[in-house]
Amino acid sequence: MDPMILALSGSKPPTHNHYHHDWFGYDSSGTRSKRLSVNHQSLQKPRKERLNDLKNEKKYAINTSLSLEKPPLEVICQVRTRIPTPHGEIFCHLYTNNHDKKEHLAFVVDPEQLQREFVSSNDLRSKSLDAIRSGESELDRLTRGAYVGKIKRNSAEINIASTNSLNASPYTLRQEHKDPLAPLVRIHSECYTGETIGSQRCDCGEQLDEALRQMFVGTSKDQHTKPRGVIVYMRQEGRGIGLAAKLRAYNLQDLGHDTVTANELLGFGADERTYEISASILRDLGLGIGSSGIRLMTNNPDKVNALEFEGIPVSDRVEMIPRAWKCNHLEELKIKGLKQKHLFANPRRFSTGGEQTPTCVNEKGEEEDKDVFAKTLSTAENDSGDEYLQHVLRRSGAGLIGAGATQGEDLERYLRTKIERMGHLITIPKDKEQIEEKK
Ligand SMILES: Nc1nc2c(ncn2[C@@H]2O[C@H](COP(=O)(O)OP(=O)(O)OP(=O)(O)O)[C@@H](O)[C@H]2O)c(=O)[nH]1
Repeated sequence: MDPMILALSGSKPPTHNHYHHDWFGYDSSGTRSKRLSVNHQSLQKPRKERLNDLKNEKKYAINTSLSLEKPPLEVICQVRTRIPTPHGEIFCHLYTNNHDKKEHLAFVVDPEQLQREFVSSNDLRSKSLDAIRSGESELDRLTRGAYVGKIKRNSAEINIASTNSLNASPYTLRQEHKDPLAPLVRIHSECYTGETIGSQRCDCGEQLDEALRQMFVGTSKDQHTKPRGVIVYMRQEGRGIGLAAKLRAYNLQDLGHDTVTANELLGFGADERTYEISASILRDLGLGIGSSGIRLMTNNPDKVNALEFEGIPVSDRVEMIPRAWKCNHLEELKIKGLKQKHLFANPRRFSTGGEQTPTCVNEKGEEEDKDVFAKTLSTAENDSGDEYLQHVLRRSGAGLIGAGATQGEDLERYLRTKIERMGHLITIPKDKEQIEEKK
């Protein structure tokens, strides 16, 4: 017999190696007793119950449509902060809610707010953020972003000095004429692969960037009077099935199934998302009934219907055309070095400081004149080819925001399926109609 084991079995109290198991046990009143007699009592629930809990938790998180069992939905903006992006400054809002355990976000484009000392009735502001919370100081309000204008370096000192001077209405509200143009809104679902490493299996990263860009510069259809819009960023990875399942679906797609069938083979619907949380966030930002409505940036008819069902007035739909589809003449241009994937550059914008997204559409989203584009591009190449390429590749902003167009065979297939099987409302360009299927 191993002397070590002998020593252990004789020791008092005996060693135990079960994490979370209590050695001393409990008496009948439930108090922890230091009895020497051994009474193992696990503080964990039995494994079967724990697994059940896990399963229910997962179901709860994925299937938000089980709203019958849930309390009335409540969303609260916990914090708002200013974020400079390659397109301009935005406010990032973090929301919690009582239906799922996720922190959904809203990116608000309304830079006019940053310059003002008062709140305008047109401002895209969160009601739940601005509401006064009991016992909070002005520093608390500043820290969670419930301030007006832009915080300057000494704002904190000024506001600490007047701590507790809050009354029921901390801001001056100025009623102004309603903006004639409803704000642009995009309901965007998280896509870890598309937004971190620029996956070319989908158009998600590009869509996020394009939505932000158009909120600043306007769409091809509407003239913006000022940058304005909201991106509700929903943590509904993989159209609501989660990252692991989406990655499995990708493998099924490599076996030849399309995005819809792959979901179905895994036991999910083509799209598991619901929109009541997005709608509540929009209402919180003042875009519900009684507002001038929203212009929804999407090709997906389900999103329009779902938001209207939730009482958000959708006055218009703005289509999201993949950048590569706007730039198909680049193929003909055969430009040395620039014919790489996701390199569709607009030298005009590049030459104005590289602050805008490089595409071959102009600031209003219209396609550039082919010859003008070719000429400017060749001039740029002749002048400083390498430098030019470097600028296009290394833009301000480290992520995909501010990057170029995404393209590739997988993406073409994905977009095609969305149009043909999910009813998405864009037209496949003529030269893209034949997608060569790999044997
Ligand atoms: N299950 C699954 N999800 C995918 C796949 N490709 C992308 N996604 C997810 O789809 C979501 C992106 O959809 P969205 O861009 O919000 O919306 P959409 O329904 O495509 O419609 P648009 O508003 O027109 O873009 C993200 O959560 C991605 O992770 C795929 O092949 N399978």
